[in-house]
Order: sequence, then C-alpha cells, then structure tokens
Amino acid sequence: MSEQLDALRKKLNSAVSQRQTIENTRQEQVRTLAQFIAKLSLVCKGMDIELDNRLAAFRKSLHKGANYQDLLPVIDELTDLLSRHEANLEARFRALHQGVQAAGVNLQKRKGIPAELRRTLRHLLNTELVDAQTAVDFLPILERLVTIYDQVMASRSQQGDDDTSDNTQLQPLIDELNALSSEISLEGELAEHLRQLKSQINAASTIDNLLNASVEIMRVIVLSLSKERQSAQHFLAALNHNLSELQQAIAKTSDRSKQLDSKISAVYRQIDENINHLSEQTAQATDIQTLKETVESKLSALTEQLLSKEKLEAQQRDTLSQALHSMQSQVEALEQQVAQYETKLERQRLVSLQDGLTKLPNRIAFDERMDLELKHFKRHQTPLCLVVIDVDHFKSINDSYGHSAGDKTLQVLATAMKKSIRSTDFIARFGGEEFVMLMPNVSIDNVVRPLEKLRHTIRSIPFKFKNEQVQITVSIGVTQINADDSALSAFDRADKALYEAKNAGRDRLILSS
Ligand SMILES: Nc1nc2c(ncn2[C@@H]2O[C@H](COP(=O)(O)OP(=O)(O)OP(=O)(O)O)[C@@H](O)[C@H]2O)c(=O)[nH]1
Repeated sequence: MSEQLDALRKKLNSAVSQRQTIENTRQEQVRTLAQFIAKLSLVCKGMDIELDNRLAAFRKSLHKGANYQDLLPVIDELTDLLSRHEANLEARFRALHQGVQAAGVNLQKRKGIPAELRRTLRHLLNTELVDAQTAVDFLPILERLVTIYDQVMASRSQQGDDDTSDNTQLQPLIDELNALSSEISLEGELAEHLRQLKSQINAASTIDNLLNASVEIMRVIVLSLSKERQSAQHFLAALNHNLSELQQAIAKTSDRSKQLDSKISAVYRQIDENINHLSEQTAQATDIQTLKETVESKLSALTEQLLSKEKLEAQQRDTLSQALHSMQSQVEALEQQVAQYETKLERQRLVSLQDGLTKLPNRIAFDERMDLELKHFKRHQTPLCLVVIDVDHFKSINDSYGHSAGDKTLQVLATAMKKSIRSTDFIARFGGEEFVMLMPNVSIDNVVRPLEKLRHTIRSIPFKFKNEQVQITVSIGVTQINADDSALSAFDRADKALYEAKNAGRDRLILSS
C-alpha cells in the first residue's frame, strides 16, 4: 500500500510541476504582449493623448501580471480608440479639404483667369483634391499660395489684358513664391517636380507663367498629401485589424482555458472527495480483507481520475502553446508594420528638418537645436554664441547670372561653411541667402578667429559664371547668449550686428555683446 501511496504522491508532484509549466507559458504570453505594447506606445506617441494614456495603462497592468480576463476590456477600449483616432483623422482631413476647396472655388469665380489655367484649377479642385487629404502642416502653405494667386490676379487686373509685365512687378511675387517653395519639404519624384517648378518661377516673364506655377505647386502639395494620407490610414487600418485578431485570439484562448480550468477543478474535487472517503473507510474497516478491497477500489478510481486530470492538463498546455504560437506570429506581423511605419516617419521627420536646396538643417531644425542649446546653457552656464551670416549682394548674382546660378552659389557656400566649422557647431539655412550658426562652448572673445577664417574661406572660393570670375562675400553678426536671453532676444542682437556689418560696407564681422 505504501508503494501505491508513493506513486500517488509522485503523480501529485508531477501535477504540480505541470501546472508550473502552464503558468510559465502564460507569463511568456504576457511578456510578449507587454513588449509589443511598449513598442506600439513609442510609435503612437503624440498621435492622440488618450491613446498614449491607455497604452501606458495597458503596459502597466501587463507588468503587474493582470490576467486575460482583465485585459480584454482594455484591449476593447484600445481598439475603439484606434478606430476613433482613424475617424478623427478622417474628419480633420475633411475639414482641411473643404477649406482648400472653398478657397479654390473663390479663385475660380475671379474674372480674367486664362482658359488653360481655369481648366487646370478645375481639375485640381474636382479631381485631385477629391482624392487627397491634407496634413495640418500644409494648410498655411496652401493658404499663402492662394493669397499669392490672389495677388497675381489683382496685378493682372491692373494690367488689363496685357500679359507682359515689367520685372519690378513680377519680382516681389517671384521672391515670395521662391521663399514659399523653399519651405516645402518633399521626397523623390515630387521633390524633383518642385525643383523644376522653382526654375520655371525664376524664369517667369509673364504673370500667367506665375499663375501656372502657383497652381502647379498646389498640385504637387495635394499629390504629396494624398500619398501621406494613404500611408497613415493604411497603417492605422492594418493595426486595427491585427489588434482585433489578437483580441479574438486572446478571448478564444481565455474561454478555452476557462473551460479546461473548471474541468480540472472538478477532477481535483473528485480526487479530494475520494481521498477523504478512503481515509474514512480505512478508519472504519474492521478486517484486513475489507481494508484491502476498499483501498484497491479507491486507488483504481484515483488513478483513473489522475489520468483524466493529466489528459486535461495536456490539452490545456496544447491550447496555450498553440495560442502562444499564433499570438507570436500576430505580434510579429504587428511589429513589422510598426517598424515600417516608424522608418517612414523618421525619414519624413528628417526630410522635414532639412533644407531641400543646400541639404543643411532648415529653420525648424535650427529652432529645435536653439531650444536645446539654450536649456543646456541655462543649466551649465557654458558659453554659447549665435552667429547670423548673410550673403552680400546676392540679388545681383540672380539678376546677372540667373536664378540657377544663385541656387548653385548657395549650395557651394553651404558646403564650404559646413566644412569649415567644428563638429560641435551647428549651422542651418535660415531662409533665402541667410544662414545661422550656434557655437557651443565658445565665448565671444574666441569667435573672431574661426569666423574670420570662415569669411576668408568664402571670399576665396573661385566662382565663375558666364566665364566671369566672381567674388562672393558674406557679412556676419555674432553675439554671446546671456542669462536673460530668449531665442528671440539673442537672435535680434546678432541680426542687429549683421546689419551694422552690412551698413559698414559688408564683407565683415561685427560682434555684439
Ligand atoms: N537663387 C536663389 N535666390 C534666392 C533664394 N532665396 C532667396 N533668394 C534671393 O535672394 C535675394 C536676396 O536679396 P536681398 O534681400 O535684396 O539682399 P542682397 O541682394 O543679398 O543684398 P544685401 O543683403 O543687402 O547684401 C532675393 O533676390 C531673393 O530672390 C534661393 O533659394 N535661390
């Protein structure tokens, strides 16, 4: 009998270790899910505050070891939020779309638009804009574009039907369109299209040329928005779909696990009852034969129950392991989507921080860096200098040798400046022919040497246009940041120094402390 009791003990021990395996599998699932949610939170960060918060709460409850039953309502909420976010995005796109559409329709109402332009505008509004949705960033650009268009139309009306215009009328509009197209960051084919449009703008000799270019810029923006929208919506829809599948898989596993759990509990109860019964009958047995028979019959019942319990637990392990496999592949698919979108967002972020022409950081990137350097300066009190550099008589390069010569000049100057500064310095194109630079850990007493060297490097570049040797110079204003400075006050001081340099005859450096 003691042998049989030993065997019973062994079986009970093995039952305990099997339960441990099931528990480990469960924990593994929760870990996988927690890792995925952590990644998802990183990517979705900033898309929607409520979504951010829910994902953070979800991650927390996973770490605390919440079970599936508790997680299901949270996943439900998350799925709802994602759907709502998708719908919000749609609504915002629709509002923007209507705004641009209304502006376009107003334009169409204006008299005197050439037939060809009217056709292009109609196509833009009725076909291309219908397919496109817009990101908030582009709205001000489109609004400005419409304003320019309006100005061009006004100037056209002043001229009557005579389309030839003198340069003094066209130039401000050309400058404005140029500045505006420099602010648009695009990639690939659309960037090339925009570059060609810029050349057309600069070669424009009539108001109609400029009208055409304005409408073309609108089309390029609309096309880029359409692409962006498709990709964002595709990502959200796919994420939503996969999350729902994951939710269903968890719900199914949870149901199945619950059923098996209650069957296993019932078997445990029977085993318990049989053991109690056995000990009662053993106590009541009066002779060894009855005792033997009682023990034998109960032991065979117990063995059967243990076998059935083992079978049920094996089923439970299989169910969990299958669920784990399918969840893992779903999570992998989700992770892949998230990683792809992340790469895309990062690429877009980099493009949006870079000036298209010179490939230097642009003004947005400069503002971000300035904020960072100011914080660093305020915390550590290490010196920081702000430099503003402006190309002298740049307009005359454009006027004498053409706008593309002007563009090339800016590219050469940007490369030269980038090469001649220290790796810790930060240079950006501020706009037009103006550049800004931040020099951390350098006080105003020590900026003269490197900046004079930079100025000399630039004036020694052997530019040659139309076979003419041309010397290009820059004027530089510099200031050291002080404790009370904001980005604006420091910039104003450096800018003032720059204009002193211009007024004093250009090609020089002026310090302002
Ligand atoms: N080629 C080219 N020209 C640009 C670009 N951005 C701005 N410009 C031109 O830069 C010129 C700047 O002219 P102004 O502001 O009068 O200054 P400037 O001729 O350099 O004269 P000073 O600054 O007083 O020495 C304008 O003609 C703009 O059209 C660009 O991206 N490419």
